[in-house]
Amino acid sequence: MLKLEKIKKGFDKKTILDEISLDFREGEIVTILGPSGSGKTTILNIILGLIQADEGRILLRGEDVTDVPMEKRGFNIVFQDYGLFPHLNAYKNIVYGLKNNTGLCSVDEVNDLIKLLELEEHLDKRITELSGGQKQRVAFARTLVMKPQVLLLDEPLSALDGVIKESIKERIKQIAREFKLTTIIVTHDPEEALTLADRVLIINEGKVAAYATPEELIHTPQCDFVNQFILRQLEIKRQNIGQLFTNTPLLQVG
Ligand SMILES: Nc1ncnc2c1ncn2[C@@H]1O[C@H](COP(=O)(O)OP(=O)(O)OP(=O)(O)O)[C@@H](O)[C@H]1O
Repeated sequence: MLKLEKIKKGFDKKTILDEISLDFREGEIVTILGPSGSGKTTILNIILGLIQADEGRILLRGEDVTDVPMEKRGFNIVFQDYGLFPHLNAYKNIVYGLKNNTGLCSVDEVNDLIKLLELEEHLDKRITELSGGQKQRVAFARTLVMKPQVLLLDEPLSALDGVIKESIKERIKQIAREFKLTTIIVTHDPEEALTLADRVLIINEGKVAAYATPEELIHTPQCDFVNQFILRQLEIKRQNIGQLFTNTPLLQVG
């Protein structure tokens, strides 16, 4: 449903994205993984329309949206710091975008989203009174009431820990499924990328190093970089955790 064709982008004479071509299917979750500075956020910003590509085209359901301004593209992003308004309570943050778009989302639909994200008891709270996970869910709700055609998430889990992270991951999957919402997520964590995505996009040195399902990446790593960057990191993690279990059993069963 969304296509990037030969997208090129450079900053200060340095090429960041070098003729990248990609397709995103309706309702799928794609995670973008790559070393720091490889251009992950730049891809999101180009799709969003926040920055222009130097060359190439963006097609949405066959229509060229390369020159369509950000607010008319119908995409929406949840930034790393959530971008919530601290002077408004959670509910007012959620419905903020509807002020100038009355009728876009009915009261019932807003309430359903609030329920789905389990925010009922936090609606009157100020943003400063919310935990990281609650802020994240408010940011999701605020974005989803705008009924985006594509949902863009920049490191949505980086400020969250353990159990909350898992629960937000499940919600992202649920939302993508229920709303058939194409969701593109930037992350630097291979485990997160592989467990969230239908397909994982790996960017390195301005090029697509791999674009495949998590299973394909693990069972048939497509290049040396994927081996080194992802599989090695995961193997080290597995070994570290395995060692912990051998030395000190964490759970006493029976
Ligand atoms: N507006 C800008 N002006 C100049 N250089 C920029 C600009 N935005 C990004 N860059 C540069 O482009 C490169 C890619 O940045 P980008 O933020 O897309 O990387 P990233 O893969 O998301 O990195 P990280 O994982 O560290 O967040 C970096 O070298 C960055 O310094």
